[in-house]
Amino acid sequence: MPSADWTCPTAEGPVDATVALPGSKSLTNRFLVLAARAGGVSRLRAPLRSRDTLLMADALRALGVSVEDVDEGDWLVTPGSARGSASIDCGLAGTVMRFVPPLAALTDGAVSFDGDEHARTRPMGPALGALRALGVDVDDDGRGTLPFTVRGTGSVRGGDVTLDASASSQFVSALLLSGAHYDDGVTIRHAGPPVPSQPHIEMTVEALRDVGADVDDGEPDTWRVEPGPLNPLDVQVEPDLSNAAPFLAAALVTRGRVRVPGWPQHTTQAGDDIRDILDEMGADVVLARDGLTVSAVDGFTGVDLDLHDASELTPVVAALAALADGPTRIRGVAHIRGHETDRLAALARELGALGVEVDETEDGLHIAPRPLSPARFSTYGDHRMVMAGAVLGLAVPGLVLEDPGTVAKTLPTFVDLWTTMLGETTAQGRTA
Ligand SMILES: O=C(O)C1=C[C@@H](OP(=O)(O)O)[C@@H](O)[C@H](O)C1
Ligand SMILES: C=C(OP(=O)(O)O)C(=O)O
Repeated sequence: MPSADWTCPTAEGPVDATVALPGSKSLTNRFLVLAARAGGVSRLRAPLRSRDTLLMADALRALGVSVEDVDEGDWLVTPGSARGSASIDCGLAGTVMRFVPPLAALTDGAVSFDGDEHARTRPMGPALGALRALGVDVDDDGRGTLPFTVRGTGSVRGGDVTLDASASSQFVSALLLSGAHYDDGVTIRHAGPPVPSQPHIEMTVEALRDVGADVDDGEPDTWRVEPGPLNPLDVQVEPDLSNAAPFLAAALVTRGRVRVPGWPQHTTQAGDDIRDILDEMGADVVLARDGLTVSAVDGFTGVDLDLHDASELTPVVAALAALADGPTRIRGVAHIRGHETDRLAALARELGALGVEVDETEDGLHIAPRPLSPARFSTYGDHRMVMAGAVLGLAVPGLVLEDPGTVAKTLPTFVDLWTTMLGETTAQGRTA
């Protein structure tokens, strides 16, 4: 059921806030999958608890893995393997619908997958084709989408597979995450237009190496995982840097300053690119030992950006661009039409309704800022559309956002964090 409309708050003045973000979705869900078949009990410290990660934990439980809540919000993961049939709800989570089938193929039984109505339109075909090529029996209705059933026999042959991962890097990450448990390991070759979101594949490779897997990614568009056991994990989950983006954007829109503690010095999170993007727009961006601080200097400019690697930043960057001092071009993100919604169409429609001049191109958006007037902002079940709408709402009094609760996909506490941040304005900016 959709949540009640939210009239987005405007800022009373320049924000001067510290915002502590919960853990990364992408890291949490990779660690869960790796822990599911590791050689002992794993501990995930400060994992993200959101719809996507709770669905992942439930998916693993359905496969016989124990995911236990322990003190301080950690998760203890004890490997296990169920026999017989199971059904998995993927919600709208790309990580669940892509990462779990290669793992489910190792169980002895039929595992059926389905999800939200819109999840049934997200691309899965190359992932299902690859599983079949590696010796897995998969039933679907031929459309290459959810729903489908993976009929596991307790082992997977594995070996070489060629697929087109231009629709999602998750097709590659998914096979890598389970490939060490296949008899022959797995060698994946990509054939097609460039793979998007490459840092997410690097994140997978790094996470695998950290648990002792032998991974070769030395050749472009080819990845190999040798068969072998994985060590249990004891990991601290980094804050989610893509979820930090709307808060950092608020520093620019309100001409203020936002700090995010715990920003990693080294990371494979694609969301780290927000630092360069905001710097290019004219912000003062300082990464120190204790975190990241973004301060507005004097307005902010439009930019020309290829977001192919960090495509999940597109909605928030587009919202910021609509409030900039000049036009912005975003390109390289054709594949985000297959994200939670067709994000290019959704952004063009919603920004346009507020008065922004937007051209939707085949692989991006051209955004020309114009005086804005309030409208109802639709969110299409997409957490990042909620974040984009909130950024616009800072500068458009009366913007009413539909279904803010959908943000729970990755950040259930978004509205609280947002209103708390807006309460922390500089004394100079306060009107009360
Ligand atoms: O592997 C991951 O955790 C993700 C990979 C990316 O997917 P695409 O390659 O489909 O863009 C990214 O956009 C998504 O938010 C998370
Ligand atoms: C594309 C995203 O999610 P998913 O993992 O569902 O693909 C996202 O979080 O922006």
